[in-house]
Amino acid sequence: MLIVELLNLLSRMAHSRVHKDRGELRIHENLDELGTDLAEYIAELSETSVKERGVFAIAVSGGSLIGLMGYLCNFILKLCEAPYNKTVDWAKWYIFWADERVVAKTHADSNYKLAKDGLLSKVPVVPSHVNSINDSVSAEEAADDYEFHIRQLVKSRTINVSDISDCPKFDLILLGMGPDGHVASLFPNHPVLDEKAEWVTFITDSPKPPPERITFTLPVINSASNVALVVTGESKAEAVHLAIDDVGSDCLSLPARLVQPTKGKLVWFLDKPAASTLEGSQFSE
Ligand SMILES: O=C1O[C@H](COP(=O)(O)O)[C@@H](O)[C@H](O)[C@H]1O
Repeated sequence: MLIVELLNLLSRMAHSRVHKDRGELRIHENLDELGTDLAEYIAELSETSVKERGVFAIAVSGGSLIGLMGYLCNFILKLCEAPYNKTVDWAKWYIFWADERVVAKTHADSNYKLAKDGLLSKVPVVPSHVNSINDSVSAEEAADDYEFHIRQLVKSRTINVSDISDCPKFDLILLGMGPDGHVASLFPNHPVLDEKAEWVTFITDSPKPPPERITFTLPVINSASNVALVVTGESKAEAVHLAIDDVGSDCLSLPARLVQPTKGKLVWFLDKPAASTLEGSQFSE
């Protein structure tokens, strides 16, 4: 094993815990450490998926996951520099959005624009592999179009298919979480949390602007091979506690708590402020 890989493994063992039913928790001292670990995690999944399937189908969300420029620059640099540059075959990446705001792609609120400015314009991803929504139609039509497009890519197995339903099985879905516990554009108490039939749905009443959005539904998120929840900052500590700890039945419908991959793996990437109110008793190192 290369020394760098050994050091990475030792550092991961130092901060990784497994919750009895809420997945693996990786708690980091700072954003730089978190960015390095996330970069390594993505690089490993990309390498495995390209070896097994010839492609890597990754869905990203927006918000601070992409917008934290310090973290993001670190993330990009780490993926582009040694040793990651050996394992990330950008030409095999197919990029999707777990949620998108229905605004023009040039609009500051566009999750596509965030990802393009911060990541996609800096790496050799194939432009035709970047699967963004149609921004010139209504939210409902955009959701329908996007689902249709994803269905074609499932048929050709560019996106894998779940072995227990007909849902797409993304190799990785990267999610952020809002202080209210929302993930993608699935907000607390919203009826779309109960959507079972559609893969991609829409809302026109988002409590966080802009109001019109499309979003992957929970069945799609929970069919992925890997789901990572990347959450930073003290403002999200209470929601992290409610999403992970045993807090009683009131919180069972918190969107982040409903992220429970059926056969896939869930990993939380947290910084110390976000993890500051977590209870410690349900973990093993
Ligand atoms: O509106 C959104 O919010 C969530 C969380 O954003 P954050 O800025 O609080 O990290 C984000 O994951 C989602 O993609 C986005 O549309």
